[in-house]
Amino acid sequence: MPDNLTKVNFQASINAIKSFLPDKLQNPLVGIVCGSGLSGLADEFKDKVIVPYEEIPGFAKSTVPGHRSAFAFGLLGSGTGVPVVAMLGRFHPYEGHSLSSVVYPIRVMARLGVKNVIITNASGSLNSAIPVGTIVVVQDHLALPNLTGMNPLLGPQTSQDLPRFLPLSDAYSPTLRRLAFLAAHRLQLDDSALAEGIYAWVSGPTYETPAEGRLLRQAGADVVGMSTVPEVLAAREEGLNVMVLSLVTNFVVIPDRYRSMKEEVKAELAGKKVELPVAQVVSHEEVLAVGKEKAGVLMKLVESIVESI
Ligand SMILES: O=P(O)(O)O[C@@H]1C[C@H](O)[C@@H](CO)O1
Ligand code: HPA
Repeated sequence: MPDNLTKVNFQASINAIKSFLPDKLQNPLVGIVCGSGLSGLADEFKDKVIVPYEEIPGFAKSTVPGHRSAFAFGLLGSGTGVPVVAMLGRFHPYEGHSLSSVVYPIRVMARLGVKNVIITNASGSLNSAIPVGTIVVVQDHLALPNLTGMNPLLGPQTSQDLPRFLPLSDAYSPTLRRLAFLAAHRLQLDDSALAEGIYAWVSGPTYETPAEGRLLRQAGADVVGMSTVPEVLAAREEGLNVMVLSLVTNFVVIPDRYRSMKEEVKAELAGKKVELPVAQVVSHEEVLAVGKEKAGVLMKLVESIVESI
């Protein structure tokens, strides 16, 4: 896909999408991005219509296990329901997609009428007070790639109507974050089910070394993941209200201290029996398993938030 997207691309994408949709689904108000293992968030949509990305000009294909490659349109919530659209699968820069391809679906959703976007992801916890299974309502982000030149808003502007210099001090909507905690209360979720924190974006696809995890923690991040921030930037540029819900799927391994191999060998030479350390490692399978286990709670939460927007 070309990096400089034009209005023609948008129109072609939108025409293709709309050709699948009945009138009542043509203008969704809320967009939902499903993170790793979280495509089940669309299971409750009424009158659901699936639009595969491969049918939409300008769209890439998601290659990550646990990510489908389609939009789901439908009505969510009680009564007639709110028209919504969910991305069943997203694009990550580590798959080889350009940053403009990664955020293209967000820009398309904005042009379909979406005003509020709920972005979900799977993340690793850097904070011992935020255990696996917690849903973190993101307050702010820390994006080293953005600060060092990997920013989806770099380059010619998608439209002259959009701001050139985008402020990010208000990126995570207080209105939507409030609705998340009120929804958790309505659903009688345990107090520990929902936490707040700062999301660090890394490019991946490698998980962090212990030293990198420690750096991010010391810099103030609570969770770390490989997505979301480019989408947040594009959504804010498009004028959307943004909420991010991050499901903690694993702890980032950060030992209090390193075992010294030099000391181990000295001990061995002195006749002591030495066992080499076996590092704990994280896997994408673990990430998907927690996503599967918690998708139901996240789905109820998203539904309740959408009803109250
Ligand atoms: O798309 P998300 O951010 O939910 O997926 C996370 C980050 C990586 O893509 C993957 C690593 O396990 O899960
Ligand atoms: N690090 C980065 N991204 C992730 C992690 C992690 O530990 N878990 C899920 N996505």
